[in-house]
Amino acid sequence: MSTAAEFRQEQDYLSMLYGHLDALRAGARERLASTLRYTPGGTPQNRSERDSASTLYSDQVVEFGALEQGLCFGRLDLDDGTVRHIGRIGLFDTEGAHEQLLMDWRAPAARSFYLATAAAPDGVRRRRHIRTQGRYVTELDDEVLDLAEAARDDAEVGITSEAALFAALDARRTGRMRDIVETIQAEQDVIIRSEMGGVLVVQGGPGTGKTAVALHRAAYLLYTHREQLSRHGVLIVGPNPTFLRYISQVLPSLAETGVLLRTPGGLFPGVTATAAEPARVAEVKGRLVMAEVLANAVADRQRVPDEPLELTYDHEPLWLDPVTCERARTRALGTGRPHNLARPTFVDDVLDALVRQAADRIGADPLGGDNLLGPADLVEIREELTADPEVAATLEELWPELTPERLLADFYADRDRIDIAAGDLLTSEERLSLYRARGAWTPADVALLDEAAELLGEEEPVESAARPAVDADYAEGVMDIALGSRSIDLEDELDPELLLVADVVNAGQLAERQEDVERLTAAQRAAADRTWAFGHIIVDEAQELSPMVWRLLMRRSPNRSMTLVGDVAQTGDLAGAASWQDALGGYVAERWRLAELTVSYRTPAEIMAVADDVLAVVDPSLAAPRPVRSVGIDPWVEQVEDLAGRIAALLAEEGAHGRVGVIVPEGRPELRKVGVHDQVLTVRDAKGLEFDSVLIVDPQAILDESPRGHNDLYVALTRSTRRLGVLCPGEVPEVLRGLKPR
Ligand SMILES: Nc1ncnc2c1ncn2[C@@H]1O[C@H](COP(=O)(O)OP(=O)(O)OP(=O)(O)O)[C@@H](O)[C@H]1O
Repeated sequence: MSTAAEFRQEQDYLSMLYGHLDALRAGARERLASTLRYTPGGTPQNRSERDSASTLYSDQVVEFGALEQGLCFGRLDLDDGTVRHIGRIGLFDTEGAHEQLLMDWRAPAARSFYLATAAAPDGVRRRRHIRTQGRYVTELDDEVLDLAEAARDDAEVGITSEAALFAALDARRTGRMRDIVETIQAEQDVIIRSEMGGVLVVQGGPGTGKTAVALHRAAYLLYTHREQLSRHGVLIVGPNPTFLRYISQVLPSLAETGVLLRTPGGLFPGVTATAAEPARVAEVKGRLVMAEVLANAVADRQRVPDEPLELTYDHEPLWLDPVTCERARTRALGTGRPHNLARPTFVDDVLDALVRQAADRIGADPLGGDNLLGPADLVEIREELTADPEVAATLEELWPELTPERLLADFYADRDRIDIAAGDLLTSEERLSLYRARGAWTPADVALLDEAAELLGEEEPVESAARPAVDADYAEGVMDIALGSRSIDLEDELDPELLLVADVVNAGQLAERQEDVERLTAAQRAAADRTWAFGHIIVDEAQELSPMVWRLLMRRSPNRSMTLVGDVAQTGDLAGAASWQDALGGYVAERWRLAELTVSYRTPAEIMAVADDVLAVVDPSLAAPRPVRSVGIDPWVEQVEDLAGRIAALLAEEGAHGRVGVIVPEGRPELRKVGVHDQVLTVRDAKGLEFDSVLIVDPQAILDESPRGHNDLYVALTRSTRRLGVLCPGEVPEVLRGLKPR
C-alpha cells in the first residue's frame, strides 16, 4: 500500500476514534448537567450520592478533554493479521459487536508495543508510531519486526521508534512534564508494570526517566487495580512544590485523577511546613533517635509532684500526695494507650482519691459509725471536683491534654525540657541547636509532629461508630499480609532492630484509620486524615528522605506496597540516604527489590562528560548513566565579576533557545531577583526539573555550601536537555576544568 493511502487510512481511523470520543464527552456532559440540576432530598446519603456522581462526571469531562492531543499514537500489526490501535484510553464500538477500537496502553495486550524487538517480535509483524497534531495525522514511523519483510521494504520505512523517541527528547521543554506513553522503553516498561506488592526501589542516574516511570506506574496501577486503589488511594511524594507543579499535569493527561501529591513538608494534615532552617538542624531532627527523644518528652509531661499538693474543697484543704499520683500514673501507663487516651485513667484515679478524702471528712459520723454519705453524695462531690478550676489546673499540670503542635512547640522553647528528653541521646551542641522560639514549622518538623501524634493518640472521630465492616476487613487483611510476611523470614523474628508493621501501628488503629466517609474520594479523605493507610505510595527523589520521614511513610503504608525512585548519588540533604539498605532495612530487612535505569534521556553526551568528572568525586564506584544522544553543542565556562548583569544578559540570549534555568547558590538570595518566577533556582528547588538551557552560577559556592556540595553540583549539571553555561566569579573549580572557556 502506498504511503499516501496508508496516511488516508490512518486519518480516517483517527477521525472515527475522535467521533467516538465526542460522543462519550457529550454523554458525560449531559449526565453532569442533569446531576447538577437534580436537587437531592434532605438525607446526607442523597446528597453524598449526588456529590459523588457529579465528581465522577466532571472527572470524566476533564479526562476526555485531555485527550484532544494524542488520543491514538500506535498500531500493532500481528502475524495472524490482527490490527490493534494503541492509545491513551480504551474505546469500544458501543453498537453491534462491542468491538475494541482503541486499546489502552496499560492493557496487557498493548505491552508488545513497548517490548517487541526484531530479535523477539512476540507475534508482532509491524509496529507503527502514529504522530498527530490535534485530530490530524502528521507522520507515520514504521518498524518492521519481521527481518525478511524489513529487507524487502524501502529505506523510508526503517527502524523508526528511535525517531519517535528522539523527536520527543528534542522537543522544547514547556515547564510542565509530559507523558511518555508513546515511547516508553523496555527497561522502563518492566518497572511500570512490575507487580504492586512489596517495596520496589528504582535507582537511576539523572534523566533516566525515574520520575516519568514513577508517574506512569501510578497510572498503570490505578488502571490494573482500580477498585482497590480508588478505595485506598495512591500517595505521591515529591521533593518540593515547584516539582509538584512540574508533574501535576502528567496524571490528568494519562486520564487519571484521585492521586494525592505531597511534599514531605505537607504530610501532616493542617500544617504547611515551609519555614527554613540550617541543614545541620534538619539533620538532627531527621534522626531516628528523635522518636525516643519525643517519647521522653511525652513522659516528661506525666509528672509526679515532689511534695503533697494542697487543694481547697468546701473551704477546707485537700491533699494530693506523690504516692497517689505515682499510683495513678502507673495505672494510666499500664493501659498501654497513648498519652491523651491514657489520661482519663489518670484523672479517674486522682479524682477517686480526692473524692474519698473529701467524703471521709464531710461524711464522718461524729459517733464513730459508718460514713454518712450515700452514693448520690459521692457522685455530687465528684462532679464538683471535676468542675473545680483549681483541680482542673492541677490535673493539667500533672498530665496535660496535648496536641502534637503544643508538645513540640513547648519542647523546642524550653532548654530544660530538651535536656531532660534528649540528655544521653544528643550532644549538648545538638540539643542546643533544637532550642528555638515558637514559630512556623519547618519540613523536618513534620515527621516529628506525626511521631508526637502517635505518642499522644487521638480521640476516635464520632462517625467511626458506623464504620462499614468492609473497612475492618481490609485492616484485618493488611495485618494478615503483614504478619504473614513476618513469618516468611525466620531471621527477622530474631532481629530486634527490625520494625514491623505491628510496631508502628496495630490492627485496631488500622481499622479506625479506614473510616469511610462516602462522599469524598480516597485522595480527599486521605489528605485530611493523618492516619490514612494508602493502597500504594510512590516517592520521588526518595534518597532525600530522613529516617524520621521513612518512619512516617511506613505508618501510612502498613501493607508495604511502595515504589521508591531516586539516586543515591544525588543526595543533597544531610539527613538523606547514603544507601537504600540503610534507609529501608529497618522496615523491610532485605525484602525490597531493586530495578535500575541506565540510560539518560535528558542529558546529552557533551554535558554528561562534565558531570562524569563530578560524579567521580562523589563516589568513584558509581557509574553515570549512558546518554542516549549528543546534540553537538559544547558546554562552556566564563569568569565574570558582575554576576547579576551577566545573568540578565544571558537570560535574554539563551531564551531564544528555549526554556532557561539559572541555578544559584543558597547564599546568594539577591541573584534570585534576576529573572522571572521559577527561572532562578537553588539546587534544592531545581531537583527533578529540566530546562533546554541551564546556567550555573558560582559553582565554587555551591561546592562549599554543603558537605554534599559535589552531589549538588552533579544535580545542577544534569538539569539541561541541550545547552549549559557556567559563570564563575573567581577561579574555575578544579572539578570543572574540563569545560571550555566561552
Ligand atoms: N521513554 C521515554 N520517552 C521519551 N522521553 C523520555 C523517556 N524517558 C524519559 N524521558 C524524558 O527524559 C527526561 C528525564 O526524565 P525524568 O525527569 O523522569 O528523569 P529522572 O530520572 O527523574 O531525572 P532526575 O534524577 O534528574 O530527577 C524527561 O524529559 C522525560 O520526559
